[in-house]
This record gives sequence, structure tokens and C-alpha cells, in this order.
Amino acid sequence: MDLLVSPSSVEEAKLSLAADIIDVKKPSEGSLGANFPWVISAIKDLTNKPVSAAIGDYEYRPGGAAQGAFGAASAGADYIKIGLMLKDESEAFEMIESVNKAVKWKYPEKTVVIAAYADFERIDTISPMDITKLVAKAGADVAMIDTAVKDGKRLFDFLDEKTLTEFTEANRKLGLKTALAGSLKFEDLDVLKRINPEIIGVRGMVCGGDRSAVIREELVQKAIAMVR
Ligand SMILES: O=C[C@H](O)COP(=O)(O)O
Repeated sequence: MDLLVSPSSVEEAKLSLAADIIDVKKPSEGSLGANFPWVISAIKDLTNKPVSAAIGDYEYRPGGAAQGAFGAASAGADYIKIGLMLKDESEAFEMIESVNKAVKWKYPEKTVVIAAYADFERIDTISPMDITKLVAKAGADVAMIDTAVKDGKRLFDFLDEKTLTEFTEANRKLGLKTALAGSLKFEDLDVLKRINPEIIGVRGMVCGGDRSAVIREELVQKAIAMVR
């Protein structure tokens, strides 16, 4: 299980380098808020570890999403991650296909991560359980669950261990990796190990509980030690 940590700046990325994947985002622009391409590039220059970049929480805008995905890949991201802020399955498929094509067109070796939200019912978007088949059909790589609203409610407030295990196994059967996130806490790590996704994503946990605070290097080190 790899630990993905989401810094919002080059300074925070320097404190996150113990993580397995450094995930560039701009939390002030949403759960999967996109940061600037020059920030992605500067963070890529800091490390040989894989760098991920969120491109936003998207409604149905395949052109814009494709261009954002291509921009993030061109800026140096190894993982390109989008959140599906929409409900209709055929629109979701078109978004996934467009983003995947935009990345793999020039960068076939890069990884495309498609996120849906654990709290999909309260924001009226597609269920994460419905994205596995769409991600596989489009040829993308990772199906992810995160929370859309960062109000203290967590992944496990919406989805239980059994559901998340089924999600992870369904992804694996279709050749996809799974990433789980959503205000995870240190005390969630045991259950996450049982679920056994390939990736867990955190920010608040390594900021000391408040994701608007600054990442603390010692908490990243604590998390990586506990994940191992
Ligand atoms: O990709 C993971 C997210 O950045 C998780 O953030 P969070 O732990 O504050 O919910």
C-alpha cells in the first residue's frame, strides 16, 4: 500500500518527500483542486519519486478536462487525477475517455486516476461503485474514492469496510489499481491495510488534523512508518 501525500506548494512538497507519491494540488480550489503547471514542474524537480497532479473536480467538460490533463502531464506529473463531479454514466465515460486519451496521446507511460466521491449522495454525483467498469473500458489505470466536501466527515462515515473491499476487489479483477482517501486518520490505517488498496491518499492526517494547516514532515514520516 503506497502513501500519497498532497502538498499545495513547493515548500510543503519538501516536507512530504518521505511519501511514496507526491500529489500536487490546490485545496483552496476543491477536493481535487488543480495547482499551477509551474508548481507541478518545480515539485517534479525536487524528487525522483512519482509526482501526481490533481486537475480539478469536473462537471461535464471533456474538452477542458482533456486540456487540463495534458497540461499536468506536460508539466511533469506521472499520475494525472480528476474528480467526476457529475452523475450521468455516459457523460462520465466520455470524461474518462477524453482525459485518458489526452494523457496517453503523448505520454503512454503515465497513469490516469479517476476519482468519484464517497459522499456522492449529498452532492448528487455518480457513485464510486459505478466507475470501475467505466475506468476499465476507457483504458485508464486507477479508480479512486475521495470525499468531495472537506467538512470533517470522512471516507468511513459514508462507506464501510465491506463496501470498500468490494470496490478494491472489483477494480483488481478488471486490472485497475485502487486509491482511497477522504480525511483519513492514523487510526484508520489498520482497516485500510485489511482493505489493501494499492494507494491511500492523505493531507489532513499529516497536517495534524486540519488540512488548511501546513504539512508536518514528522507526521509524513510517522504515516510512512505505519503504512510499511
Ligand atoms: O488525495 C488525497 C487528498 O488530498 C486527501 O485529503 P484529506 O486527507 O485532507 O481528505
